[in-house]
Amino acid sequence: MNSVAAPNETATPTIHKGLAGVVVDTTAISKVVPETNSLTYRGYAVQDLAARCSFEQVAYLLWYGELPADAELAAFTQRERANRRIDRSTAALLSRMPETCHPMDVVRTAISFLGTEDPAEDDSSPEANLDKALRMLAVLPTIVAADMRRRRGLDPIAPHHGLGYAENFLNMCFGEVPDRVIVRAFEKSMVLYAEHSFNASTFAARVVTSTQSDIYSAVTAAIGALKGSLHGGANEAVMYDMIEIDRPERASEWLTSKLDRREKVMGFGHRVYKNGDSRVPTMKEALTEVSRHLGDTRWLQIYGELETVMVERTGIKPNLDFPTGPAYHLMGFEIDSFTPIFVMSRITGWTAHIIEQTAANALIRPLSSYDGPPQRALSA
Ligand SMILES: CC(=O)SCCNC(=O)CCNC(=O)[C@H](O)C(C)(C)COP(=O)(O)OP(=O)(O)OC[C@H]1O[C@@H](n2cnc3c(N)ncnc32)[C@H](O)[C@@H]1OP(=O)(O)O
Ligand SMILES: O=C([O-])CC(=O)C(=O)O
Repeated sequence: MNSVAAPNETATPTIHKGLAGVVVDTTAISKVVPETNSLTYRGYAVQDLAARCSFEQVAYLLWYGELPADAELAAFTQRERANRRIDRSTAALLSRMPETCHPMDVVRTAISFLGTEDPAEDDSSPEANLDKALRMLAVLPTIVAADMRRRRGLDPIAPHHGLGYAENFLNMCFGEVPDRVIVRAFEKSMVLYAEHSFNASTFAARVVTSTQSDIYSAVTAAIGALKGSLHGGANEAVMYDMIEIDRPERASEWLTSKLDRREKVMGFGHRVYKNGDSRVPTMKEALTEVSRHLGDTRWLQIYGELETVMVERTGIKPNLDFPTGPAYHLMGFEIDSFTPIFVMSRITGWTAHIIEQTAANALIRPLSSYDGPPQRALSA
């Protein structure tokens, strides 16, 4: 049995603010190596996966630990396609959500609602959780696209069972499958966003799972954590900033005054990578391809200016949200749908972690160091 020293009120404990640098558990899902700027999913470099695999293959890899053989992939994609439709009660729920709320609130509520409809909600066996994870993966694009179109005053487009994951989503958003360059760039972003060890939203999912709660509750918590602008919400913030900057020649002055005011610049910096995010080169290349394909390099130029000045002034480099924001904007997505799109991808990593946490669970419950008033008596 492990012996744990009782917390001693008089000793001064070391505080790990934000849990920075604290290793809380093992994982076999992904490995982030800041020293070499590398990231692997189940041992495969993320750049190779983005270049050569579909998002469906990567989802399978994260969940089952190996890339699928042809027959396994065929069965997996068939199940994914069969689960894309939303039922009437979910459609009714979506239509009742206020259009003034953020689309992340819609996604968060929809996942929570799916839990209420699942009679086996509390079955956390690996088989049941893999089933639920696949259903969430399949239905999320339909929810995100329907909400996007509703806000444009348009009817939803039903999922197309003959199309792959990325093509189907783009078709549900825009009523057509865009050119191959756009589809591939989008799919690369899905692969790059899929998993990133114990980031804040994944950790939130693991905390909820550690209490023996259900997978929908854990994913709902994760969505809440991803929404914040220090995490997934940064991809939206980046684009709002770029639109405010408007022209490449204004970028340097904008950034300088932001830094002079000691404000954070969204899309830069990372808790783990201190010398650049392993995923940025692949996504920057995808952004470049989309910009050239569409003949619109304005955002790419603003990107270049901001990156140069930021690195000169602070040494801080872009994270994945920096190229993804303008790439999604060029693809035609509304800015407030960028983080919901991140959810569509990260559902794979979250659920892989929920299954891993369940398999070797320990309640996650750290200590705190009390710094309030000393014990005192109630007045008579
Ligand atoms: C997919 C993702 O979730 S990637 C992350 C997306 N988030 C963002 O892009 C938001 C902007 N970035 C940040 O706020 C931070 O870099 C974080 C939250 C991502 C990581 O932060 P931490 O590891 O906690 O580092 P911390 O915030 O303490 O920064 C260390 C120093 O660098 C500075 N710094 C870090 N990031 C930035 C930034 N984006 N802009 C300006 N300064 C920054 C901090 O001000 C701090 O300076 P100080 O020591 O003088 O106070
Ligand atoms: O790892 C992190 O802290 C944030 C991040 O990049 C991610 O979740 O993709």
